[in-house]
Amino acid sequence: MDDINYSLYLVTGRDLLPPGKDYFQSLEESLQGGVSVVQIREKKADTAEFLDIARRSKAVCDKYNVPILINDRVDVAIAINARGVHLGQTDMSIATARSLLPEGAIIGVSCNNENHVRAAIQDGVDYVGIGAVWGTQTKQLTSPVIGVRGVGKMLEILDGTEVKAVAIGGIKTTNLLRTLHGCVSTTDHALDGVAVVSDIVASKEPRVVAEKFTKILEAFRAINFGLLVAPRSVPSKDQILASVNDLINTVRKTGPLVHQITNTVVATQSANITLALGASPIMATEPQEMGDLSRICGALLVNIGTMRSDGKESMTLAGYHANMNKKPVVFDPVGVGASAFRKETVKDLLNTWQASVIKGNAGELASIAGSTEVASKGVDSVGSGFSDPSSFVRALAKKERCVVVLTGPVDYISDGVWVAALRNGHEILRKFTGSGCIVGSSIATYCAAAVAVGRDTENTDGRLVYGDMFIGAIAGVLVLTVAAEIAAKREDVKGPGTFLPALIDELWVLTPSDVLSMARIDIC
Ligand SMILES: Nc1ncnc2c1ncn2[C@@H]1O[C@H](COP(=O)(O)OP(=O)(O)OP(=O)(O)O)[C@@H](O)[C@H]1O
Ligand SMILES: Cc1ncsc1CCO
Repeated sequence: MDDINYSLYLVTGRDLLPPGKDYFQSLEESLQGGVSVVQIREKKADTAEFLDIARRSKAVCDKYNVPILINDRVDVAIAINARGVHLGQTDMSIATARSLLPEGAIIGVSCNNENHVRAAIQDGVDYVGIGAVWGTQTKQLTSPVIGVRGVGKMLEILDGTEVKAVAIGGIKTTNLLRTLHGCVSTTDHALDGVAVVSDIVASKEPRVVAEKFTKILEAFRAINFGLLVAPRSVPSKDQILASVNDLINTVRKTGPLVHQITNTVVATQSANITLALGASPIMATEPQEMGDLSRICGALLVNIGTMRSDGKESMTLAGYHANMNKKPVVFDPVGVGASAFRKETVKDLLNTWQASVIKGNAGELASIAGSTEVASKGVDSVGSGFSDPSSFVRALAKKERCVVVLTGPVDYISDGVWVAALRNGHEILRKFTGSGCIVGSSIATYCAAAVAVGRDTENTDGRLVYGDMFIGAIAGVLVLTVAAEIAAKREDVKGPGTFLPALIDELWVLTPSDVLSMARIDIC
């Protein structure tokens, strides 16, 4: 019977201990902090030393009733009566290990790709160690980093089996919540635990670090473990509009600071749009100030429209701090399909931090989803869009574990369960540059307001962001497209040149009742 609690799986590493810290003392403290299973990993020790370390480690673990697994060496596991072994892809075969080990022994295997997981199931393993999730210095990487976003597909393969899963590779208290949130399949299969090495072993206070891990793991499980959003019954149009009304008033009342890292084409108009909504923009890009800004801003917008490789650090840091501070991250992957550089950058960014909202036109979102149904020309989408935009946007939201906004003649917004189709807007929005980018600024503004509303009402310890990002995104699109309709009808608007200032003015005077009375919204 596999009764192991895989939640906090410690992999030992004596060479990582801080100067002066005794290995057994460190192990005991980590157990006191909540480590629930220990793997003894000794890559350099000879057999006698390995046996001695393993035997004495087991005595410590026995005190806390925590099972011990041995890396690679089946003979050592048998000799010390360990609970089982952990094998790499190039170690002894599972079948041979099974034949040597006593009945009921646990066997786990490292998996770097989906085929490894399928083979592990066939071989009858008890658990898989999926990694590397993050880059790591503790192990010479023999295969590429999978990234948080690659784990879900591997977990889905485990559906319907008893095989448990832990993620491994660079997991720290600082990225744990992001790891747990991101490592869930579209079938809601979540991790059974996380394997940690250096963050605990290299610490002078392993008990304190292990306690932090334990607390975050418990908080994540206490909310909707594995689920993307808190379950809600079908949201009515009236409920949504009432919440949009609240967000518009909250922005006017609180004037949230919206940090925007955006492209050089639209920076000024984005800042002016943000001001017209009643919020404050700050368009900062220096990596050093990302932490400070994250603490004081209401939301972050990351738009890659004109990004250069030297801009990646600030985008990476800004999103990281936003996750740490539970602030919304609105991501606009402008022109992502246009070049390999953009594709790689977007992949890296989305593997580092969790976006709260991803907004794009059909071509951009097709590229992120790996779909060939819609093509792009530079920053523009080509053709008539997806044959079933609702299903597309719902599936992408589920996969990316965030709200997704698909812009176009009709805007589709999904939280992975529900889809709102918004039919406001005007064709003239296609006739000047950066209309999609200002939609991003507007969404970030109302997501900031959603934080202010959600903070008072939600238990958020296990979440990456406060507030209802679905409503924030709907408000952002609605306000902008309703104001665009009003501006486009003005007599002084002769074309795109006169439209943009008119739009800014109409946003400035727009009332919640204008939005509510003109909103054309369907929920499916
Ligand atoms: N034909 C249309 N009718 C009404 N509204 C439209 C139409 N096309 C686009 N819009 C509106 O324009 C806004 C921007 O959407 P669009 O898909 O054009 O963005 P985009 O391609 O990313 O723009 P850009 O690259 O210029 O920033 C959306 O809010 C959408 O509602
Ligand atoms: C035209 C253009 N090029 C890079 S960003 C941008 C603004 C619209 O997305």
